Amino acid sequence: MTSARELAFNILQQLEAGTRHSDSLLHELLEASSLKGPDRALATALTSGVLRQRLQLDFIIAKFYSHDIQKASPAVLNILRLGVWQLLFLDRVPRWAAVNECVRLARRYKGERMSKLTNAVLRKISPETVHLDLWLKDASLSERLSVLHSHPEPLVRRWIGNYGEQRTESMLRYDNEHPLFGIRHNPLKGTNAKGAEGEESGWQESGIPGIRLAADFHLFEPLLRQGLASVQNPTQALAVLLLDPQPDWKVLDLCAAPGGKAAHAAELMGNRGEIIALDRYPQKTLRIQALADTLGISIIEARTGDAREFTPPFQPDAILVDAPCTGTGVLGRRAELRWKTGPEKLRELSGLQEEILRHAAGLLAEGGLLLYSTCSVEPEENQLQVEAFLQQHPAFRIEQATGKVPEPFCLERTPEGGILTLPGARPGFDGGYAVLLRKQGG
Ligand SMILES: C[S@@+](CC[C@H](N)C(=O)[O-])C[C@H]1O[C@@H](n2cnc3c(N)ncnc32)[C@H](O)[C@@H]1O
Repeated sequence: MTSARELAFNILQQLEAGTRHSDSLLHELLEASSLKGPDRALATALTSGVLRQRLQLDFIIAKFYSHDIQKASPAVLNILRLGVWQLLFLDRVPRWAAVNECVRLARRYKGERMSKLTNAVLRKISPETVHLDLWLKDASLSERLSVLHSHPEPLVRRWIGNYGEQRTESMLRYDNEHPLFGIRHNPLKGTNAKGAEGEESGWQESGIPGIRLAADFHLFEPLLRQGLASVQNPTQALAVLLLDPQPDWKVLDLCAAPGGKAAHAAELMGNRGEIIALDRYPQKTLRIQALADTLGISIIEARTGDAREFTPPFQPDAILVDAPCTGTGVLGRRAELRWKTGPEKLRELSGLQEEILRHAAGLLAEGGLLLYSTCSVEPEENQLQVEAFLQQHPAFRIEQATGKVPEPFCLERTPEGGILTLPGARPGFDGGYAVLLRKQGG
């Protein structure tokens, strides 16, 4: 029988190929295992803990590993990361259990020599022998924050440059906290947003009508199954509120899966009108339709296609471009994403965003609205993208948020007129950006 640690190890190993997401892999392997409650929770905590803290764990391991850590095999490194994470971040596991299980894993997957080496390294590591402050005393600010909060140093440096030291540190902290979940009440199926388990069980208001926050995802499950609510971070909801979609509109959502914003728009439209929800990937399109069906929404038609060339069968009143992006506003929720961002990815995605925006601009008639949003905090994907768009498309003007978005959030407007939310600026709010543009005559 596979233990929680072995399951986490298998996930970490499979992720090395870079083709899978940890969430879906974890779900798949947990479903196929016979692990029960606490062991499932341990496997989940181990996987996301190691994925998040990887950089700090490697920094610590390198101090105790007698060979070059760069040359260690991924299997050995992942076993050591699992061990060190338990020794330093998990109170409830006895030290001997963490070490012995990792030694056993090393023996099983890499042989006797590696199990001895794993034992030797792990026995030396404890909160008393790890001196991060001392080891980092000569490091630059970005290097120090990078190790302390386990984010890539170039990203930390970029954030310090864009947002200053204090805000950067709070964004880094937020990414390593247990994220709160947003739940959006579905007005099409009832009038009240109360949790199935009652008001006292850990809900809090988000500041956005109809959206609440909770630390425990399981509280949501009965509501989600019945379509009484759906998961949506309040930052994502802000974008849809900014659009303020009206009953009987024809809406085109060009990057729609898994369907959160399209469904929110349909709810605000009272399930009257038409929404084409497009995504490039057929399996993702299926998820949009499934969400719409669960929520009792009949005006969403999910389609598969490329946002750079799709033409809808109607003249849209509004187009949503919730663009594919680096996701640097949601690094706390998507554990391994922080290791996949970089200048090349940013360039590639900014180019794709520009192409999608250009195509969307051509599909709109005079008076039509274009909502552009991302879950990134990089200016190249947000403000700078919009400034460049406005230069190339002089018919477009920024629409003001006043009256559509709750007043406190209007204060977060950027100079060009978008709304930028930084991760953790408010409890439970991910990072993201939204701007509403209207096509005018001429
Ligand atoms: C940020 S997600 C959209 C989230 C969605 N709007 C929601 O609120 O649930 C971006 C989506 O764009 C899709 N995508 C990426 N490139 C695309 C393209 N060229 N055409 C259409 N969709 C694309 C991705 O598959 C992904 O589902």
